[in-house]
Order: sequence, then C-alpha cells, then structure tokens
Amino acid sequence: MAPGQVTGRTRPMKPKKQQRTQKRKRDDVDVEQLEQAVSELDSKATYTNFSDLPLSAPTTAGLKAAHFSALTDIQAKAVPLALKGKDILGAAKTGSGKTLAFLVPVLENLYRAQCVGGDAGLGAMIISPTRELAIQIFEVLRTIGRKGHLFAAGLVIGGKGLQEEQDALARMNIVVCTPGRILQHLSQTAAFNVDNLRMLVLDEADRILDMGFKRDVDAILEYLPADRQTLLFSATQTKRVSDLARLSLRDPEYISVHEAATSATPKTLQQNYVITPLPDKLDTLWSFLQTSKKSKILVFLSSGKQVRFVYESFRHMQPGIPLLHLHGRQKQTARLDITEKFSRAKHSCLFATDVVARGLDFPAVDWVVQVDCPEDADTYIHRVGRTARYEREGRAVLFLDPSEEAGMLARLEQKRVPIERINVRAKKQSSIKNQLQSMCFQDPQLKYLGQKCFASYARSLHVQKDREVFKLDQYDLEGFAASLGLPGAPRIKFLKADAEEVKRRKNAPREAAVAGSEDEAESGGEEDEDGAAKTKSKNAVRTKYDRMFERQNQDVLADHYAKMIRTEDRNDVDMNRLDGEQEGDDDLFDVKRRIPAGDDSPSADEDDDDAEEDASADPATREVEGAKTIHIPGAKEALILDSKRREKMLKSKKKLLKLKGKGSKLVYDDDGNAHQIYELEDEEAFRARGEAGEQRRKFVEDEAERVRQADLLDKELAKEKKRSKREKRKERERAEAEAEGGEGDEGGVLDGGEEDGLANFIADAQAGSIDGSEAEQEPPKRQKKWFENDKARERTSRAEAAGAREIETFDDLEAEAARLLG
Ligand SMILES: Nc1ncnc2c1ncn2[C@@H]1O[C@H](COP(=O)(O)OP(=O)(O)OP(=O)(O)O)[C@@H](O)[C@H]1O
Repeated sequence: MAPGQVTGRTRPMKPKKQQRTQKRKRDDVDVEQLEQAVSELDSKATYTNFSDLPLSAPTTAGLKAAHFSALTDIQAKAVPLALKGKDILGAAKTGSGKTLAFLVPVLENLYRAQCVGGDAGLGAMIISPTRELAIQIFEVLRTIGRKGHLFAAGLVIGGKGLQEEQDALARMNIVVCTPGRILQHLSQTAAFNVDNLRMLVLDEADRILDMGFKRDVDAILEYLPADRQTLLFSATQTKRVSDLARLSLRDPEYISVHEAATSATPKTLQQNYVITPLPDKLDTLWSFLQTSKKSKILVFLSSGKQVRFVYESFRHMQPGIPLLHLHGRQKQTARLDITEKFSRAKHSCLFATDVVARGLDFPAVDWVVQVDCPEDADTYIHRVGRTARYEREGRAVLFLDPSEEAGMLARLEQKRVPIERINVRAKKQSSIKNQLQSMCFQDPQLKYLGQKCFASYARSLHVQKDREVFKLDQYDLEGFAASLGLPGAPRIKFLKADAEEVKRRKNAPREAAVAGSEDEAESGGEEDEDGAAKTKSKNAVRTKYDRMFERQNQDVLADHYAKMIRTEDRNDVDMNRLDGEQEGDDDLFDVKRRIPAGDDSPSADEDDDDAEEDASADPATREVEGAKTIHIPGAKEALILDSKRREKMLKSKKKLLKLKGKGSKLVYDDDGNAHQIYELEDEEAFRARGEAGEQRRKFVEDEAERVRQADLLDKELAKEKKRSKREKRKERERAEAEAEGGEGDEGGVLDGGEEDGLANFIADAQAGSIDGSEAEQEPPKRQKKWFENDKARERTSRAEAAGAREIETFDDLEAEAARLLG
C-alpha cells in the first residue's frame, strides 16, 4: 500500500502497472472465495490466531511480517464480527490491541469490496482525537498494509499545507484524520467525495463523542452516507443511547472485554497513590526522579503551563535524567520530535499534558506518575495505560492532596481500579523549595512561568466538575505558590455565582465575541493541548480586541507590565482591581473588560501592539463612576476620561509613565530579599537587645569609634597621596634637568622617553637653527592682548627683550627690580 498513491489511466501501461492489473484479476478470484468464507464465519466461535480467520493474502503477509500471530481478546471478539459488516462498540483495557481490532477489518472489508484506486473514492475514515494518535494509527496501517495492498491511504491532521492535503484527499481510499481538519476538508475541498464511504472508525470514541468535539463530529456525520459500517473503540467506552443515536448505529454489537475482568486496568500494572499536600508535590516529584534515574517515566500535569514550568525549572537543577516536555501548544514538528525521542529513549522523563494520555504506544514505559489528579477515573485509566502495555509490566503512582483522597478513591473503586496507598520515605524526600525560590528570583522569565503555572493550576481546579474530589477551598494555594518559588500567591479572582449575571450583562460585547469564536472552534478548530478543540475563526471577523478579551489569566502580570504598577506588595498582583468589586473565593477567574468611557467599540490605533498589551493588561485602569475617572497608580491625581486623546494616552506606555510617580529604591540582601533602604526593626527584637538609652549610648560610642578609625584611614591615605605626588614632581624635574644637560647631544634629545613631546619640540628648534635661514630673525611678534594698544605692546616687548638679555643671575634680577621700582 502506498499512502497518497494514485494510478493514472491515460498513459500507456508500464510493466509495473501491468503487474498490478494482473494482480487485481487474481484478487478478484480471491475476493469471491473470501466473501464465501466470511459469510460462513461463526462470530460466536473462539479464534486464537489471525490464521484462523478468512483474511486476504496481503493482510496475512503484512501481519506476519510485523510478527502478529496470536489474537488478543478484543481482536478475537471484534474482528470476526467486523468482517461480517457489523457495527461495533469495542471496549478493552489499554494496550490490549484495539488498533488492529479495527485496522484488520478496514483492510479486509475494503479489499473484498475492491475499493481500490482513485475511482473507488474514499472507503474508510478513521478518526482520532489527537494528531499523535492519528500518526500512530497510520503507521500501524502502513506496517500491516505494506505487503501487497494497493490502497491509497493518507493522514490528514493539519500541520501541512491545505492544498497538499486537498490534492491527496481526492485519491485516497483510507484516511486517518483528526476531527477538525477532516471537517475543514469536507466543507472546503470540492474534489473530496465521501459518497462511497463504507466504514467509519472512531478510536477513543468516548473522547471524540464528548463535548469538546461534539460540533465537529455532528457536522462530519452530516456529510457521510448513512449506509455504512461504524466501529467505535476505547478503553473507556460510551454506551450512551444519545451517542449511539447520533451515529445511527445499526443494531451494534457491544464487545466489552472489561466486564468479565475484575479490574479495568491491565493485570501487569501495579498502581499506588501517595498523599502529598499540594505545596509538597514538586518536592515529591523531584525526590522520585532522584531515585528513578534509570527508568523511563511519563509525568502527567494538568496544563501546558504546568508542564513548561516544571520542565524549565527541573532542567536548571540538573536531575540526572534526560527531560522532555510535550503539550498541545508546541509546534507539530516539535511534538513529533519529542514523541519520537521519548519512544526511542531508554531512560528519560517526559512531562506532558493529557495530549498523550490516550492511545499512544510508547514502548517500555516503566512509570506513569500523575502529579495532578486526573479529572475523572476514565482519564486516570487512559493515563496509566501508557505503561504495562500488551502483557508488559508497569507501575503507576498518583499524587493526591489530602482533600482529594476520599473522593478520588471512591471514583476509582467504582471503575474497578485496584490502587493502594504507599508512603514516601522521609529519608529520601528532599526539598527544592529554596532552589526554586532563588531561581525565580534570578530569572524573571521563570518567575513569570511560575505565575502562569499557578494561575492555570488554580483555574484547572476551579473548572473541575467533580466537586467531591476537587474542593477548591481546601487546597493550600499560598503554600503551592511558595513551592513554585514565587514570593506570594498571585491573586486569582473568582466571580461569585450570583454576581455572574451582572457581569455577563456588563461584558456583553466580549461574551458575544468569545461565544462566536467558540462556535468556530467547535466547527472548524484543530486539536490543541489536552485534545480540546482549539478556537479557530473562519467566518466571523475577530478583532485584536476580541482576542485580547479572550485571553485567560490577565491578572498574572507580565514583567513589563508588573513594572508599571505600584504595589505595596508586589506579589499581590490583583491589588489594583476595580473599586467596589467584592472578593469572591469560589468561582471563575475574573477577566474584566475595561471599557473606555462612552465607547463600547474599541477605537484605538490597531497597529500599536504595545499599546494594546498595556491597555489590555493594566489592572490599574479603573472604572469609577461610570468609567469616567481613571486612577493611575503612582499618579498624583485621577485622570478624567473626557476625550479620545486621553483614552489614547492610557494606551501608551510612555505617556502613562509620565503620569506615574517615581519608584522607591530597594536594596537586596545576600539571600536576594528586597528591603527598603531604611526599615523599621521588629520591636520585640529591639527590646530584647536591652534598654533603649543604653543601646543609644552604645550606638553613639560605636559610631564615634567607627568615625575615628575612618578618619585615621583618610589621613593615612592623604599622606600617601602627598608623598607620591612629591616623588612624581621630583622625578619630572630630574628628567628636565637631564634633558637640558644633554642639549646638542642628538641621541639624548631625541630619545625622549616619557617626555617625547618636549624632546621633539627641542629637536625642532635645533633643526631650525641648524638650517640657519632664520637664525638672525627677530622672534615672532606675539599677539596683541585685548587691553593693549600698539605703543604699550612695543614697550612691553622692549622691556622683555632687555630683561631677557640682562637677567642671568639673582643679582641681575635684584638690579632690574630696583630699576623698575626706581
Ligand atoms: N495480536 C498482537 N500480538 C502481539 N502484539 C500485539 C497484538 N496486537 C497488538 N499488539 C501490540 O500491543 C500494543 C498495544 O496495542 P494498541 O496500541 O493497539 O493498544 P490499545 O488497546 O489501542 O491501547 P489504548 O487503549 O491505550 O489505545 C502495541 O505495541 C501492539 O503492537
């Protein structure tokens, strides 16, 4: 089988094509025999090997080449039924071979239907919730289809040019895809014809049918012919009647390999949990890595921001095991690269979101560590299923906050997940809190990541549906912030439920924009992190303001933005919130839209991105009394919003700075803690040191002594300076004297050393005199000074000339002085 391959019919037949045609003729005979054998197949019988089933020669050869011979439980039950054209809901444990349970029937049913080549059109569509899983399914399809099948198969998951995919789609017989991208083609690619579709497969069906993909899947189903075979597979299967109705299943067979089993997870998987209060989670994780350096570990965290922070901070601390990280916000190429690296690695630790929780078949994972509690038992089952695959051994450990223990254990018990508590050995437990703190202090980027990590974790807790497991008020969030190395918990604002309606009305324009974009996401979005459909606009025009207000966690400050805000306590990032708003502690983040007075539709300069950032992010902008007065922290007075010019001013960082007061100076101690220059001492500590008068006297004495010592030092330094000055002068005089003594001695004069300038000047003068041409000349006339007339200058010159001639000794000088005075 060649992916994306198509045969042309207008050109003369090449030898290869001839061979193919002959092969097809042979296949026709095969097909008839196979049809007969399949119709006689007893779907209730127990089959143990692939060779027991009526499979085509290419499939048999492909399976053999990949060393698949014995059927797994799910394969033994599902394949015969699927070969007979039945709709199937297949549920089996993770790693039990569900992929082959649907791929073998896909190849076989299309083969028997001779759905091959460009004219046959698309015969089978296999939908996966994530790109990584789609790629993996496609690889397995290639592996077992490469021995003689002529289907054109393709992968449509985005990340490539749309045009490229469009061209290939028109010729495909089998497509493996993600919901968002295939829907995009169904609605945009004219040549993509699905009228002949015979089989639809949903891998991780429960995930694909849940709310995140609902709109996409419903829209896809609209395009597909109703007369088709549908196969649904998952480790946690849906049996909801509404889902089955949506898919128009025809008398489906429900095959559950779980139901007979005592547990929903593989027998070879050892599962434990440890009670770790939220603030100690990273310490426990670090300690775990320190004791498992020779393992392959997959660590699940609840969001991409958590993943980034843990990866970046742990990387700096050099844990002694190669680290990788994967989340939905990474570029597709990077994601693939990391997936491959982790697959190949022998010892490595991958920090990841639930984007890798389902279906991925990383070889030989030793440990699955769930640092953040999964949202439900199904997610737990999929996560731990990344280890102990297909009869291999594996271990899983779940970190639970004390408040999560009872609720989560009850959920796991309901799903028949056997899990036991273990304790962390105190001896092995080490703390990285101080290291994280100093790293966050030194690296503002890391601190910013930490803030975002905190906010996203708090948000993830808040949006959890299962309130019996996730009790928001029982988490030590302050301690958690400290454990991330943050100087305090970024304050996250939760709305009060009853205040929600008021806010909704106030924020109506934003909500409309967000709702619009969500619609888009569900109908045309691509998968983003954690497998959720990503917002993607197609028809609605979204301005940058819409995007701006959709942003989450605006209350966590970016560095540049934090600098603009005067706070008593810099950790309290939510200090400058709207006046009069009440603090709630049990509801959603408040992402408050700040509406300029008298203008609901943003009118600022669309090109000024900085301005947009500042204006959007600045919680210091307040709405007071109908949003007419704005208070800028640090500004002397409130700013009245009475014109567009003033509004603009608020959007310019530079202008905003002008309105602000100056910051106060801080000094940092050796541990990196900031202090005011003069800080009041703790009163108790002060009293403990003795009576105030005595302390004062001692202070004065000490200071006097310090001043005396400093004075002595100063005097010594001054003396030293004087001495060296004197020596330098003497040195210079000596050099001058030597130079004068050596006049006429050419070598001596020109070898000026330190006093080159002087030596050269003398040499020039000599050259003039040797030349002789100007020997008898008068010295050049000096410039007239501003107070001299011509006569006065003449007089002075004569006197100078006379003086110059006569004064040679001290006696001459005295005589001249007497002459002048007399
Ligand atoms: N018949 C078989 N013989 C030997 N190995 C098999 C067989 N079927 C599947 N495997 C192997 O078992 C592993 C798990 O298979 P697969 O990925 O299909 O599991 P799964 O049930 O889809 O798991 P998940 O629920 O996590 O998606 C793979 O490495 C695959 O190669």
